[in-house]
Amino acid sequence: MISVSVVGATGRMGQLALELIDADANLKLHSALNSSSSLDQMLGADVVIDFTLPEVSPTVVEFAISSGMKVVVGTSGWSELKLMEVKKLLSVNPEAAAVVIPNFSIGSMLGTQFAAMAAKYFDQVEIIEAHHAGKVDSPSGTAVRTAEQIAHARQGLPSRLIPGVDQAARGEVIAGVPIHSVRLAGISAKQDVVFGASDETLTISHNVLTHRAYSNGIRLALEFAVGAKGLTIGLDQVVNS
Ligand SMILES: NC(=O)C1=CN([C@@H]2O[C@H](COP(=O)(O)OP(=O)(O)OC[C@H]3O[C@@H](n4cnc5c(N)ncnc54)[C@H](OP(=O)(O)O)[C@@H]3O)[C@@H](O)[C@H]2O)C=CC1
Ligand SMILES: O=C(O)C1=N[C@H](C(=O)O)C[C@H](O)C1
Repeated sequence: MISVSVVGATGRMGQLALELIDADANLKLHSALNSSSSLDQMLGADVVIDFTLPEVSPTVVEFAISSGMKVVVGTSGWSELKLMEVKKLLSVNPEAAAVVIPNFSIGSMLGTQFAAMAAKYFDQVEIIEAHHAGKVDSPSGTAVRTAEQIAHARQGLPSRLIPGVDQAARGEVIAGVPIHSVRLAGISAKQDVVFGASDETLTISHNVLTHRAYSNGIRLALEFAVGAKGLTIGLDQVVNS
């Protein structure tokens, strides 16, 4: 049985993690931490899962890795640049592991993969992501990851992405891709990746209706993390292992 420490346990995603652990015979709760907990409370768990805030997550991850633990990171805000630091820390803590999952939904994982496939054939692309009004960060971690994967897919191609323009309403440009963020009551999480060419457009659209869409991915990542080594990024790496 895998013992799990949930950091951010009082939040929306932390509560979902607690429910999943409770319902799964292969998982048991080691500890549930919130903003008034000491991080020491995670020590001794087989796996830590972090669902906190982008400004809190680096401290949680650093503590877990320095303590030789396996940590699943669900919190947003982890760009490729920040993950380089995690990689360095893991190199001096070889018994630890970090499994960073920008989005636990299978549909989102596929949407990002499809976008990377399409990116080879289009040099104009914009991302429009929409989330619930309580989301504190923008752009979403998923949109950042999608933009980075699009940029990777286009490496070595003769034409560059048509650059975004420096106007606030045209979105924030990440890895060459403009991202537009909407925050509204009534939405859970939605992302459209829109590719343009001279006579056609292609939209890859994914819609999370409730946060239960993340359940299967969370279970898979917890099971994967127990035997993980080093840094793993993305649910695709977990499901293909
Ligand atoms: N990867 C994925 O698929 C998904 C990722 N997310 C991401 O997960 C993160 C959490 O989202 P959500 O659950 O909606 O957020 P909530 O605001 O509902 O929850 C935040 C949690 O973080 C805790 N927290 C705040 N500060 C600290 C601290 N210093 N130490 C420990 N815990 C702290 C809060 O505790 P307290 O109650 O004490 O304030 C609370 O439990 C976000 O970054 C979001 O983008 C969300 C959905 C899916
Ligand atoms: O806050 C959310 O809700 C979500 N956050 C993650 C992100 O920033 O991409 C994952 C998903 O989009 C839901």
